[in-house]
Amino acid sequence: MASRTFIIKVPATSANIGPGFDVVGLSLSLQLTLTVAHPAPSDRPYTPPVLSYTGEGADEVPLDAYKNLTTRVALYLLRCHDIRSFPSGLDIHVDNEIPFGRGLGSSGAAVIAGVLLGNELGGLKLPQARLLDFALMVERHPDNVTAALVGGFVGSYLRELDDAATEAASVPLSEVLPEFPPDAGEDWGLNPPVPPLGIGHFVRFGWSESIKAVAIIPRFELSTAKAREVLPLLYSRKDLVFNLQRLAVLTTALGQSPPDPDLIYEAMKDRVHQPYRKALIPGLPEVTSSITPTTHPGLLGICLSGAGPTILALATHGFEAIAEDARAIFKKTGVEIDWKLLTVAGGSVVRYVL
Ligand SMILES: Nc1ncnc2c1ncn2[C@@H]1O[C@H](COP(=O)(O)OP(=O)(O)O)[C@@H](O)[C@H]1O
Ligand SMILES: N[C@@H](CCOP(=O)(O)O)C(=O)O
Repeated sequence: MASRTFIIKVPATSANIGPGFDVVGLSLSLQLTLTVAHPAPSDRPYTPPVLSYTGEGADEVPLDAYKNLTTRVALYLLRCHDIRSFPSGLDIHVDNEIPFGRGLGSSGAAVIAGVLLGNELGGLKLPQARLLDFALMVERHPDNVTAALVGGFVGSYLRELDDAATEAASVPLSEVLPEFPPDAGEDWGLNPPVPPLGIGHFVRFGWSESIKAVAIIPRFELSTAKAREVLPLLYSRKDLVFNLQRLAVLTTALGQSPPDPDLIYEAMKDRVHQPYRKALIPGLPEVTSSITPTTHPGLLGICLSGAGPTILALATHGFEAIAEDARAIFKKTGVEIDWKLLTVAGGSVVRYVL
C-alpha cells in the first residue's frame, strides 16, 4: 500500500433549536478539519501518531493520541474491528473553527471526525448508519452527531433496544474509550463493546435558503455535562405538550419560503431545557424575550444553541442589529460576546489529496 494523505471536514452544529431537545440539529458553516498523512507500511520501528493542532481549543486540547477525543474514538473503531493500534508513523494536523464548550457541537464534531478517521485508517468502508452507531456509543444524544455526519436540518431518534443491546450500549465511556495504551505485551482488558446495529435513525427536514444563523457566543465555556445536570428527570404534561406542539410546527415552518416570523418565533420557544439553564447563562431570558420579530425586523426566532451558552438567532436580514443588541444585554450582566453570521452547511466529507 502506498502512502496516502486525506482530509476530513466536519461541521459545527446547533442542537435543539428551541423545543427539539435531544432531537433536532442543524449543521453550521464552521469546520473541524483533519489533514492526515498515512505513510506506507515499512520495516522501520513503530512510531505513535504525531498530532498538531491550530485554531479553537489549541491551548487546551491534548496532543497525545491516547488522550485526544478524536483519536481515541478512531482507536475505538479500529479495536472493534480487531485492529489493536494506530498505524505506524501517522501524522495528523487538526485545524478547528468550532469553539469549545459553547453549544456549537465541538465534541460532536470531534467524535464524528474520530469515527471517520478510524473508518479510513482501518479501510473499514462502514456505511453511514454504522458510523452513526459508533458515534452514539460515545456521544449519547443523537442531535449533534447526526447533523454533523449527514448535514442540514435533521431530526433523529434512538431505537429502543432489547435488553442485551441496552446492556451493550450502556457501557461506561471509560470502557469504550480507555485513555492509556497498554504496556508492552499487555492487553487492553475486556474487548471493546461493539455497538448494537441501527441505534440511530434520522430524517432531513427542508430548510429555506433565505434563513441564516446569527451565533451570539459568550466568552465563557459551559460544559454540556454540567448543563445537563441541572435538568429535571420528570416534566409536566403541560410542558411536554407545549414543546411537542411547537416542534411539530417548527420542522416544517423553517422549510417554507418565505419563512413566517410570527409562526417561527413562537415555535422556537421551549419549556424543557432553557428555563433550567438560565441560572448558568446570565442574560439568557432577557435576550430571548426582548429580541423579537417586532423589535428586530428580519428575526424569525431565537433560542439557546445546544446546551449553551451560545444563543442562536435565525433571521433573513437585520443580523447586525440582532447581534449588537444581544451584546448590549449581555454586557449589563458582565458577559462579553463575539458573534458570527453562519449558513447551514453540508455534512462531513472525506477527500483524498494524494
Ligand atoms: N477538536 C477537538 N479535539 C479534541 N477534543 C475536543 C475537540 N472539540 C471538543 N473537544 C472536547 O469536548 C469538550 C467540549 O465538549 P462539550 O462540553 O460537549 O461542549 P460543546 O458544546 O462544544 O460540544 C472540550 O472541552 C474538549 O474536551
Ligand atoms: N441536546 C443536547 C445538545 C448539546 O449540544 P452541545 O453543542 O452543547 O454539546 C443538550 O441540550 O444537552
